[in-house]
Amino acid sequence: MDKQTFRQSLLEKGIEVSEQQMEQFSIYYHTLVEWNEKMNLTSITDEEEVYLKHFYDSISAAFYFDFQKVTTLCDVGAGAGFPSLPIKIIFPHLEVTIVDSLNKRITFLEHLANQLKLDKVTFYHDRAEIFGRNKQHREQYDVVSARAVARMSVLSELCLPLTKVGGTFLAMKGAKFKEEERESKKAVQILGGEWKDVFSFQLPEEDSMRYMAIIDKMKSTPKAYPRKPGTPNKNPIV
Ligand SMILES: C[S@@+](CC[C@H](N)C(=O)[O-])C[C@H]1O[C@@H](n2cnc3c(N)ncnc32)[C@H](O)[C@@H]1O
Repeated sequence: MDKQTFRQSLLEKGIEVSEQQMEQFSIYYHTLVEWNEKMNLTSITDEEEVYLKHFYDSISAAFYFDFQKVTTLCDVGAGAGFPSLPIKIIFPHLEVTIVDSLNKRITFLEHLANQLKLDKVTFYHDRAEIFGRNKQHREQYDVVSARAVARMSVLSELCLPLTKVGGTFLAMKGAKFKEEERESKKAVQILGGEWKDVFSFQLPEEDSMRYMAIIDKMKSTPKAYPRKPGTPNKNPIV
């Protein structure tokens, strides 16, 4: 997807991207590929692919969820900043928190945020299992997002403890989602969530299906969750 198609396709979805925001995406792209030579941030480096599979795909969350109505967003396992930083560029009012267990990615994100002149962004090097037990973060966020981090039952245990009651957990998933959805019903319910919607879509120029699951946080997460690092993955709630 070239830059003009990126801008035009978002406009068709009701999202206007200013010159200044276009410049931020350009800086994001160049910083990503420059740092990717020193550390493993992404396997996608072709400019048109980055605009489609990282920038446009991240922003596609806003086709199904109104970010204007919320203030705080926590992105679990954001890696090189996806999906939260493209969303932050489009919705600058958001207060974005990223937690990732890989410190070198946090170093990259701090540098990137400076380059992009982003305010109200905070990065933590931590495991989501520990972060979700920390009183300063537990059940504090209007929205918790994650893309390509873990299968749905595991992801629910990482994300729902951080979501405030009345808030929303947004899971951006790939082609295997339908299977994951079935085996995560119990986890979502135990952790205090309730399925609201699942949207399926394809990126322009792409065949494979993408899914966006929207889960409402209805009740407080029981104190036992999240369990210690690694346990959600080894022994998922099923
Ligand atoms: C495959 S990458 C996806 C990155 C990004 N969300 C994207 O869509 O491009 C998964 C990221 O999740 C992080 N991660 C995995 N398990 C985690 C955990 N338990 N707590 C925090 N971060 C985690 C990894 O360090 C990695 O950066």
